[in-house]
Amino acid sequence: MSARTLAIQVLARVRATDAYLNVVLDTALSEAPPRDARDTALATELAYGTTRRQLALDYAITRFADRKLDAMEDRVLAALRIGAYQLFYTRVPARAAVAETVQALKDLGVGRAAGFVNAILRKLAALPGAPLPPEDDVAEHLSVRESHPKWLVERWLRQFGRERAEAMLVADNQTPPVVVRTNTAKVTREALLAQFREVGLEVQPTPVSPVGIVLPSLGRLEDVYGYSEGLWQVQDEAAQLVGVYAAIPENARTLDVCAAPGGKACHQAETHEVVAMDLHANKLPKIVSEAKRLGLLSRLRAVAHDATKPYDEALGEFQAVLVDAPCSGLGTLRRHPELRYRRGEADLGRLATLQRRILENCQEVVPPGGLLIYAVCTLEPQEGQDQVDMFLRSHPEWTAEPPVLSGVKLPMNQAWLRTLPGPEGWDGFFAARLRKLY
Ligand SMILES: C[S@@+](CC[C@H](N)C(=O)[O-])C[C@H]1O[C@@H](n2cnc3c(N)ncnc32)[C@H](O)[C@@H]1O
Repeated sequence: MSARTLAIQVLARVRATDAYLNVVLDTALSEAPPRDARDTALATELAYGTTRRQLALDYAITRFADRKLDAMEDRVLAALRIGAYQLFYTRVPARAAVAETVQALKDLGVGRAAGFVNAILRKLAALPGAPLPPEDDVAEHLSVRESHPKWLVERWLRQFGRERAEAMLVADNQTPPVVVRTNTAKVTREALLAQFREVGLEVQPTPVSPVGIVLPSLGRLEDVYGYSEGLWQVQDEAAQLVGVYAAIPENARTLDVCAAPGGKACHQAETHEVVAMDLHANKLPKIVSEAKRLGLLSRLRAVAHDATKPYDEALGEFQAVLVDAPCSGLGTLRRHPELRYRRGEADLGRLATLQRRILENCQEVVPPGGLLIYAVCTLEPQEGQDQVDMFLRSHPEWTAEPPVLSGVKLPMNQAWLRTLPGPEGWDGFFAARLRKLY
């Protein structure tokens, strides 16, 4: 199967099923792996790039299409977007971009739309670049130029000012680096860096996380040095910082109540006994297989549980609870580009209510003197800082207690850990470390 055929199928399936792009793409690549690694790379670039630029592409396509995009068949719209993406955002020669995209549509048995797609792509190819709305409406202009919904652009402009908001929008359209966390239960970061370099990989230590390593872009991660031996786990630097900021004391039994797919639970299990829970039982095998690969299974147990419901006392006492709450994910848009088109402002309120219920329920589990770490991968105050402020106002027995760490300078906003997408190159996270006083 050609890269374009595969990318069209993936985007059509994502649109039809509302599934995650990374999941659909990984499944498609493993079910029908292209013979040439370059096709895998091109299909990946087309699927991610087209999704990242979708709003700008639709703005251009709408100019020439005689029917509404919503009414188009999934594969036809996917082909139009993929074709337009190549024309505006890649170095693929225009003639090849048009001809090969139309051919891919024919190969998929949708030849009847070939003339329509060909005509629009040829008109787009004649433009000097992707069309944009005028700059006098800043939010509208940035919304199309950086392909984020206008409500989100307006929110970020209000919250962060133009310079930072623009940097965040631009960062969301970059391909993120592959970052891994050293499994310190097996190896130090220095030793792992040296081992990577010995096998010829150009790796760099992450600037802030003391356990992170940036890998060069590679093929299948399973084939990379140290994967089978469990020497590292894929985890963005900002997500690693949540574990560092948590600074859970040695020997504290830890409960991770929203644990799947298990990044933070495994991080803690390097040094603590962890019970890793998730609402969805079907997500537990992934946590367990990662813990097994990393050699951490003796310290980690996975259990299905709804974090809004009381906990079984038979689980024993926990001195620390990690609440990596379900959230809008708006800090991870470069990794999950489709989320920006699915989320609406109303979701923030709905998610904030769920997060509040989870927090209320989980604080009960913590004994006096214990810790609760609340984290979300979003920049929205409603889900982060406001949530925690409200919690502390209604719970005088809890207080904020940022960690005292030597040798690590965490990105903090008052007592809270906060990372923003931008030139620093990390995902957006908010985390609060709270201590129960009595
Ligand atoms: C942000 S993700 C957690 C990421 C994970 N901590 C990690 O580092 O890999 C949030 C998780 O919460 C789970 N979840 C959603 N609602 C839940 C609930 N009511 N109770 C427990 N888990 C829930 C989701 O299935 C999802 O896996």
